[in-house]
Amino acid sequence: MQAIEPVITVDGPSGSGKGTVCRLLAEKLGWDVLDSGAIYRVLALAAIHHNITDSDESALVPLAANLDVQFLIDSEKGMSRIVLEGEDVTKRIRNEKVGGVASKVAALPRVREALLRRQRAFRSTNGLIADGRDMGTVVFPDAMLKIYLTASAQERANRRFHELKESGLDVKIEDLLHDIQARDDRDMNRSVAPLVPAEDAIVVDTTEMNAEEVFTQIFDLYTKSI
Ligand SMILES: Nc1ncnc2c1ncn2[C@@H]1O[C@H](COP(=O)(O)OP(=O)(O)OP(=O)(O)O)[C@@H](O)[C@H]1O
Ligand SMILES: Nc1ccn([C@H]2C[C@H](O)[C@@H](COP(=O)(O)O)O2)c(=O)n1
Repeated sequence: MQAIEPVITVDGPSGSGKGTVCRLLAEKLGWDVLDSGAIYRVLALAAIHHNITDSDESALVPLAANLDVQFLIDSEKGMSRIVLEGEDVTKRIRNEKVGGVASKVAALPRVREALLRRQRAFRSTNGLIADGRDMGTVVFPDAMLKIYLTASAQERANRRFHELKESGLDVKIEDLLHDIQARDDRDMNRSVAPLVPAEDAIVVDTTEMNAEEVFTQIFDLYTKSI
């Protein structure tokens, strides 16, 4: 029987395709999405704005606990917007620098603790697709279906390269691969809530799959689980 507030968790490293498949699942099921990485990215940007260094846990904890952020849905345009301290930061949080700082502040145990309740509050009777690194292991351990998406680092760097090229940015694939490997290393080896598959997660390696194939496989797993 389905839980009253059902959750599907999708965890995995950067560029494995979590955001893409979560959007497709949410559209198909009519469920909400929690992009937990965006919360860490917003905190990283707020720290940069307030000149707080990424290792200053005692300054980052109150910033995280009182983060003035809104996740808005523009249903006319079918888009979501993120507003930090009154400013639209939807695009600004997506660059590699902010991603790197997000990964560093996310390694601090008391920062993670300060953001836990905010993430759990996304759960609702609509159903929730939760995208992140510790959705299945820590935030929603009772999720009805847990997916761990992965792909080789080289394939993930290629994907990011094409995405950034298409948006007009001049980037080197070697730099992207280096950033991805550094982020993997930090996210997988931190002392608290490291990126690992939950014991009851299903691991899906997307290296040789396109986004549509990934969606089909996960939707199939969902239909078999109900
Ligand atoms: N299966 C796939 N095959 C090829 N490209 C893909 C696939 N899935 C996603 N992509 C593309 O790869 C890029 C990264 O995907 P996406 O943003 O969904 O990854 P992510 O895991 O959410 O990354 P991050 O954790 O850094 O936010 C995007 O340009 C997306 O269009
Ligand atoms: N549940 C989460 C989500 C994200 N993070 C950290 C680690 C990531 O490198 C960084 C940015 O995430 P992204 O937007 O690339 O998915 O945020 C985390 O520790 N836990």
